[in-house]
Amino acid sequence: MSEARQALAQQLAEAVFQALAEDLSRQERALLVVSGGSTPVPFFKALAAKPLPWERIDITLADERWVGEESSDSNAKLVRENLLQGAAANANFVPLTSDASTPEEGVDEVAKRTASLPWPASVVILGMGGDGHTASLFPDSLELGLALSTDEPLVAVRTPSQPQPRITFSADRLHQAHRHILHITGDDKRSVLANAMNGDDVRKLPIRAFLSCPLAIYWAP
Ligand SMILES: O=C1O[C@H](COP(=O)(O)O)[C@@H](O)[C@H](O)[C@H]1O
Repeated sequence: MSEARQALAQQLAEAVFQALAEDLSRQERALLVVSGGSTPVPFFKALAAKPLPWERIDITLADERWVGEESSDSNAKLVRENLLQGAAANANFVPLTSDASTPEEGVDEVAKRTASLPWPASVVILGMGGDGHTASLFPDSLELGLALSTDEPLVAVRTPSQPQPRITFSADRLHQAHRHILHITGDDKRSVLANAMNGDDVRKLPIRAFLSCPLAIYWAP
């Protein structure tokens, strides 16, 4: 891990710490929505070390692969192993999978489980793939149009480019958050983001759906 990426993770953790502390000074509980993938690991570790009243914090994911938590592809496993550590283990983590064999069968149960979270989220931290996807809003998702337009909170998605089916919060549900952050690293993703800023076709680069949230960008080489 480069020093720049480590420093970025610390800066992001400090910003999220401040945001959660601010909201918790005005309300009993606060919701943090995080992304999976490889980028957030140092951020998760840095945030877990922050002196927050974790028992008053709810955490969920922006999206998830429809896999069991024993899978190395599970975003929930990533959160449990890197964020829900030490005092942060007292947070209430709500994963996005169920025992159902498909996300289409499980989406209603997950929607019921996540309905009791203290929406709107204090902070949504998005990642972005090299194809411009964010959460599980992929350019080639069969349900991309639905996920971008529905006022339902969650959508089951099938994506030809991806090995597993997924579940994702809809753009509408993610838009409702008080603060939006994009956490990305590397020159490739910087170029993708620059392309996204120079056009407006959301279906080609779904990150475009969040560029005017406003979106705070945390990037390091
Ligand atoms: O598939 C996913 O990828 C993106 C980006 O992941 P990264 O490994 O390039 O950091 C992530 O934001 C999303 O939550 C995840 O499901």
